[in-house]
Order: sequence, then structure tokens, then C-alpha cells
Amino acid sequence: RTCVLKASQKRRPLSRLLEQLLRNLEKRDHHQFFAWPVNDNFAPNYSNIIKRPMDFSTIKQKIDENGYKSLNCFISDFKLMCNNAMKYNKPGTVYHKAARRLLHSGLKQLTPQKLRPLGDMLT
Ligand SMILES: COc1ccc(Br)cc1-c1nc(N)nc2[nH]cnc12
Repeated sequence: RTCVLKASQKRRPLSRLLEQLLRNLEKRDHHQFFAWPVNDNFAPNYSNIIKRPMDFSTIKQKIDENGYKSLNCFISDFKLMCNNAMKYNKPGTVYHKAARRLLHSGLKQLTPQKLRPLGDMLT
């Protein structure tokens, strides 16, 4: 009888790490502002102002497609997502404040100190 690994164990170590980090970041988005792409109907002229839109669902899809070659590429997309919101929305708005908070609290989870224990799993 062939031993069928659980789906999660078949995933590449990097994908498993990124999925775990993504879950950790998503739970900090209390208002779900970052769960889905920003829609121009909600945010007038968004696609003209923001050249590279990014959101958690797009990051998730990229993980599933092994689109991230490194942790740094994943972190860049997370920063891009937050910076887009701080570019399009004026300081003082709920979206600008949510993005700034998410960026800072999220990056604290992505420091070498926090990642080293997880990194050992990768080697
Ligand atoms: C998906 O975006 C939203 C969803 C629901 C609601 Br309410 C607002 C947004 C949203 N609105 C604006 N102006 N800027 C953003 N940056 C990231 N999210 C947003």
C-alpha cells in the first residue's frame, strides 16, 4: 500500500513556511481591507494611481503556484500591498492607518530573530 502523504507535507518547505507567515499576517487585517484586490468602483481611479496592486488573496495564489523564489520576494509583496494603501489613501484615513499598522506589526514577525526557528525547518 503506497503511503499517501497529507497534502500539506507534499508542499515545498518554502511554500509551507510562506503559508504560515501569510496566516499570521492575515489575522492582523481586522477589517479585511487587504483580503481582496481593491476595486476601482470603491476607490476611484485606483488602477491609474497604483501600478502594481497587491492583496492577500493574490499572495496566496502566488504561493500555491510556487511563484515566490525566496522569502524576500514574499516580504516585498507584503510591503507593496501596505505601501499601495498608504500611497492611494491620505494620512489620517482609516485605510492609511490600517496599512501603516499592518506593515509595522507584520514586519516585526518577519525579523531574522523570529524567522530563525522556522528557518531550521527549511534546511
Ligand atoms: C479591498 O479594499 C477595500 C475593501 C473594503 C473596503 Br470598506 C475598503 C477597501 C479599501 N479602500 C481603499 N480606499 N483603499 C484600500 N486599500 C486597501 N483596501 C482598501
